[in-house]
Parts: sequence; structure tokens; C-alpha cells
Amino acid sequence: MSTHPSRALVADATPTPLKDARAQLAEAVKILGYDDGMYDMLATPRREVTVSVPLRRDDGSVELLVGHRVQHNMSRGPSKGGLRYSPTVDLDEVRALAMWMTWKCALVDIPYGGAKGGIAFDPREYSRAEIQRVTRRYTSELMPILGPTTDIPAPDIGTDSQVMAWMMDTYSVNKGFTIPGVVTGKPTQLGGSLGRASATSRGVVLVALAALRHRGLEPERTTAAVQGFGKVGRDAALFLWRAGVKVAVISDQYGSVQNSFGIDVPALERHVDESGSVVGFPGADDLPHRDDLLVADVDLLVPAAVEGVIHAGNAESVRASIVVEGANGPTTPEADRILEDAGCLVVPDILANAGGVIVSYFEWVQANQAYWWSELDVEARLKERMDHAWERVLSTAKSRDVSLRQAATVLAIETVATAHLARGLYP
Ligand SMILES: NC(=O)C1=CN([C@@H]2O[C@H](COP(=O)(O)OP(=O)(O)OC[C@H]3O[C@@H](n4cnc5c(N)ncnc54)[C@H](OP(=O)(O)O)[C@@H]3O)[C@@H](O)[C@H]2O)C=CC1
Ligand SMILES: O=C(O)CCC(=O)C(=O)O
Repeated sequence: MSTHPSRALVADATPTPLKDARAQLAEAVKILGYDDGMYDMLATPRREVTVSVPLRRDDGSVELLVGHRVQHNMSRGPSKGGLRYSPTVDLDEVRALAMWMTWKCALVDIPYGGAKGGIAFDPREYSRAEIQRVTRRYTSELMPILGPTTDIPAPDIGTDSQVMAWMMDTYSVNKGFTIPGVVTGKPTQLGGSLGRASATSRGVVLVALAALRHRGLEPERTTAAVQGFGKVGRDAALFLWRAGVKVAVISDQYGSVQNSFGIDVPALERHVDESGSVVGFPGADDLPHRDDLLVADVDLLVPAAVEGVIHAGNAESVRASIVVEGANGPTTPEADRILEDAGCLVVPDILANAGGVIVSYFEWVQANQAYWWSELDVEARLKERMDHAWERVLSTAKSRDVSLRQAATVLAIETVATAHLARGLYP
């Protein structure tokens, strides 16, 4: 038995996003009958860059931040994936997120590999000017590996369209001309796509409604809990509310609020815009503990915050019969098994939250052609791809008698492996 480091990680029991990602890969490689060499190749990023990001703070002091960019795979096209600003960022987390990007792009058949980036700091503790300086320095450090045909960042936790605008500007100024295709999720004035800001949430809710139909549940008779009220969770809650679902529990980093008759989501949005948190919303009760949301008595649970929140220690207490993963990696492999045994349908991240990268792809296509689509066009094309991906994963799960996650991962990995074989990289 080879002692390749990627396999040693799977053997160690403490969950981390990278171990979870590699365990999912190992399971899919086994189902597909691929050998250890293929596993090692797919478990290992093609390129990783760690950079120092010195920051002059507004008070004149200097602080040294650390950033990463991991390009997991480029067999099907340029690597693609978000940029995260969060204190939890480390190289292993970025590696896991980059691998999931490869599978996601392959599953929904967009011509990209996977990448992810991150800087370990909490942007809420820094001024806008400081965040701009961090972003520009990070982009300058990564100039040699970024580009519209090589690696294309987008927003993730703690970043937004403004951060993308600074990245695009820094990259373009260095190259000497404007290159909108180097990032996606930009402001529309700079070539961002209509519909990108809400695309991930729109995709999450399209598959959530498909999953409800699959289980014979009508939206108007369904209750939901949404974890996270950021770029993904907020619009996911809003679109569920618009579809008639009673969104009974919503959380952010500071706590959870509950109203069993259904939260008025637009009113909660106004409260968050004024106060900065869902906590203290007059139209709901604050729950004693933030993570009570995960075990709330609802039909549908949408984790849309961070990794590893549904784990071996709480999965048995999850009462939802459908989990739709808005976040990347919210469910550990142990929790997956517990939920499956309990009859809970888990719609995996690489399918459920693919709407964001699908519309990023549309944005890149529009930027490259310098021709802009209407919002209706973007939404119709997004729906077509999400519906198709859902049907394909569902029918593969049935024909192979596996979970939706296994089906999605198998389909994605087969697509990536086939690309490698066709290129002759792995004869
Ligand atoms: N943005 C995108 O297009 C895509 C994002 N994703 C994934 O979706 C997830 C969310 O990303 P995004 O919405 O962009 O990030 P944001 O930074 O916009 O929002 C994150 C949200 O999660 C909340 N949060 C953080 N930790 C917890 C916790 N432990 N419990 C409850 N809430 C928590 C934050 O609270 P607070 O508001 O208090 O800070 C915030 O509301 C990530 O896993 C990301 O990788 C996946 C595909 C695309
Ligand atoms: O839009 C993109 O390119 C990537 C979004 C992202 O980071 C993700 O899907 O996890």
C-alpha cells in the first residue's frame, strides 16, 4: 500500500474540510473502480501559492497577513473559484474548497477547473481602505498565476463585488489595459453580469423546490431553517419566502431567531441592514443558542454559512427531512451517513450551490464577447442548467443506488478523469 500523504489524511479520524473532501473523493474513486494513481492525482492540487500580504493599517502600524491561492485542477479549462476573507482560512481549508470547485464545475459542465483563495483575517475588524490595500497587494502577489484564461477569482465568505472590482483594477493596471474577464462577481458597471449577486441563492432554491417536489411536499405546507444571512443565505431565505415556504428559523454568526408562523424575511432584511445582525428582530424570538437552528423542527434545512456544521455530534438530532447545502462542505461524511440512515435527503453542495459559478461563467462569456445579456436571459439559462443537473444527479443516484452526494461526486469525477485521459496526461 502506498503512503501517499493524501491517503494518510483520509485515515485520520478528526474531521476537517480537506479530510472530508478527500474521503468523498476516495468513495467516488472506489465506486468508479479507478486506481490509487488516479486518486492521488485528483486528491492533489496542481499548484499552490502562499503569499505574505503586508498591510499598513490606518494608524500607521504594519501587520503581516498570509494569503493562499490553490489551483486544484485545470484539465477542463482555467481554474475558477472564490476568494475568502476569514480568520479560519488556512491552506488545508483552501485546498478542500478548491477541490470542491473542480467537481462543481465538472458536474454542471462549465469549461473550468477548480481553484480557491483566501486571506486569514476578519474583514469586519478592518476599514474599507485597509481591505482595499490588502486586496490590491494580494492581487499583485498573485499576478503571475491569475488571468482570464488561467485562474479567475469570484466572491466568497467576507468578500464582495467591490473586492472583485479592486482585483480587476489592480490586474488591469499591471497589464496596461482593462481585462474584465479576470474576475467574476464584479459590479455591473465594470462588466459584471446581471443576476450574479443572487445566482447562488436562486440555484439553491431551485433545487430545494425540486427536492420538495421529489418528496411530495408542497412549498406552502413546508417549513424551513436557513443558517447564515450573508450573500447566499439572505436571498435563499427571501426566495423560499416568495415561493410560499414558511421560513421559521434564520441565523447569523451572532445567533438564531425563530417564528414558527414564518419570519417576514423582507422585514428581517431591514432589521439586519439597520442593526448588523438577525438577533433582536422584533418579529421573532431569539433562540438560546445559535446552533439550535440546526436541530429545529422544520422540513427543510439550508446551511448557508461555513463548513462542518452538521457533524457526528449533532446529525442524529437534525429533524429536517431535506438538507440543501448552500454552503460548501457543511456536512461531514459521518453526518452524511447518519442523515442517510435516518431517511434525510441531502442535496450536496456541488449541485445545490452551483448557481453562483454557473452565472460567473455567463459573466466571463459576456465579458469575453463584450456583449451583455438581459437578467431574464441569465435567469432562464441558470434554471435550465440547474434543472438539468438536478435530474442527472437524481437519475444517477437511482441507477447506481447511491446517495445524491455520491452520484454528484461520481458524475463530476468521471468527467474530470475522462478529460485527463483524453489529454493523455494519465495514459
Ligand atoms: N457567494 C457565493 O456566490 C457562493 C458561496 N458559497 C458558499 O456559501 C457559504 C456562504 O457564503 P457567502 O454567503 O458568500 O458568505 P458571506 O460572508 O456573505 O455570509 C456568510 C454568512 O454566514 C454567517 N455565519 C458565519 N458563521 C456562522 C455560523 N457558525 N452560524 C451561523 N451563521 C454563520 C455570517 O454571519 P454574519 O452576517 O453575522 O457575519 C454571514 O451571515 C460559504 O460556504 C461559501 O463558500 C458557495 C457557492 C457560491
Ligand atoms: O463564482 C465563482 O467563480 C465561484 C463561487 C464559489 O466560490 C463557489 O461556488 O464556491
